[in-house]
Amino acid sequence: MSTTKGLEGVVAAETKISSIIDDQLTYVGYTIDDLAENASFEEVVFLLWNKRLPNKEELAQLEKDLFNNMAIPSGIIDHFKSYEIHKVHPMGALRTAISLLGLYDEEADDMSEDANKRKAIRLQAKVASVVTAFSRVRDGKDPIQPKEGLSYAANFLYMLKGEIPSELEEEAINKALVLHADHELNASTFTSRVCVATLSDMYSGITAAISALKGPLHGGANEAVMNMLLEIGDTENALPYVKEKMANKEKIMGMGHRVYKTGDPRAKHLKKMSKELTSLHGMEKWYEMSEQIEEYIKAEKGLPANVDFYSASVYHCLGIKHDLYTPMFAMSRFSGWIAHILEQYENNRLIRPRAEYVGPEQQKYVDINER
Ligand SMILES: CC(=O)SCCNC(=O)CCNC(=O)[C@H](O)C(C)(C)COP(=O)(O)OP(=O)(O)OC[C@H]1O[C@@H](n2cnc3c(N)ncnc32)[C@H](O)[C@@H]1OP(=O)(O)O
Ligand SMILES: O=C([O-])CC(=O)C(=O)O
Repeated sequence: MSTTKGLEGVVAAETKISSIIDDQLTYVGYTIDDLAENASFEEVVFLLWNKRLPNKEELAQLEKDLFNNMAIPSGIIDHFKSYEIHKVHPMGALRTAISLLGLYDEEADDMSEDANKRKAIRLQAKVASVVTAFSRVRDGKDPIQPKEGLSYAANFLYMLKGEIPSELEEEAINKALVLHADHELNASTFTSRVCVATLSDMYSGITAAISALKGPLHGGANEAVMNMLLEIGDTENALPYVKEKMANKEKIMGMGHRVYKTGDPRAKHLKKMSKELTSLHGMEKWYEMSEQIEEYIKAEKGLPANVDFYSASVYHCLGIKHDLYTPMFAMSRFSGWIAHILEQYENNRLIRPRAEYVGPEQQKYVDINER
């Protein structure tokens, strides 16, 4: 038996949802550039779940279904109030809230195709309410109900802040949602597929995926990038900081990728947005620092900035609390996880690889009194 550390380069599934070929990302054959410039998040959700773009009626129906399913049980809010909310990470809270939500869903264990489609809508709709309700309860405020007629992106900001966002704010969130929606067999998506390949239910698959996304080598990197920028503080400190980290063999968050070698095609869209928003808000230093770090790491190590790198300064300009960055990633990635879960169910086989045993052999049991 031979092993590939971290399964690098191993092709573990077939998918019709997204692909990364020669550092180009496509969703169902549409380039991420095309979608980021033109599509609403709702269109992308439809695309990932149905493998085609919706017509006007289909899109309107999906928007309506999402809006109608955004309300969350009061038990979720009571649960947020039942522990020391300031001491927990929102990703931990999201993981538990989604698992809890499954207990309120009478169809949670109904594995029929129709029930799974209904749960898909419910999960995608409710995640925005769960993330925003958590944030508001933590701030000592009441959760806000979604507003009819607003897009998913706008409703997220509305439920978070209680104000209808500007066009630019809505566009920034919509673009971020489109860019984060799916990414082939990344760690959290793989986790969700492994989970549901046992024929476990969709809530379990999504809860498992949230758990995998939480780590700083994956989705947790966006928050870590902002923490790094805050630690650096000013543009002139950026290069000395990064050089010291590199000398100590520490990783620079938001840089590097398992698959992309020349560049993450999503990063340029977030970089452009970061430049625009930081300049609009007089926060240029966050962009300047980021660019200096990106250029240095690219030149020194040949590593590209990934999707998490510039999203940090974008969300900072929108006044979003730093520990909500990864839940926002999850909110978008729900669409991809759900698409992969449905695809796994369609043609399922248990995922069960092998491990090469490298431990001691031929051991003899020794009585506990003699150890
Ligand atoms: C949405 C996403 O999940 S995107 C990824 C988000 N994660 C991050 O931004 C965290 C920082 N980046 C990393 O840790 C890595 O680049 C990963 C986890 C994304 C990919 O890692 P892998 O493909 O396993 O690469 P691995 O960790 O083995 O690193 C290979 C080499 O590049 C170096 N390297 C990789 N990433 C970085 C980094 N961010 N900063 C400095 N060096 C790095 C490693 O130190 C290693 O160097 P060496 O060969 O001299 O020892
Ligand atoms: O694909 C990966 O390994 C990580 C990533 O960029 C993502 O999930 O968006």
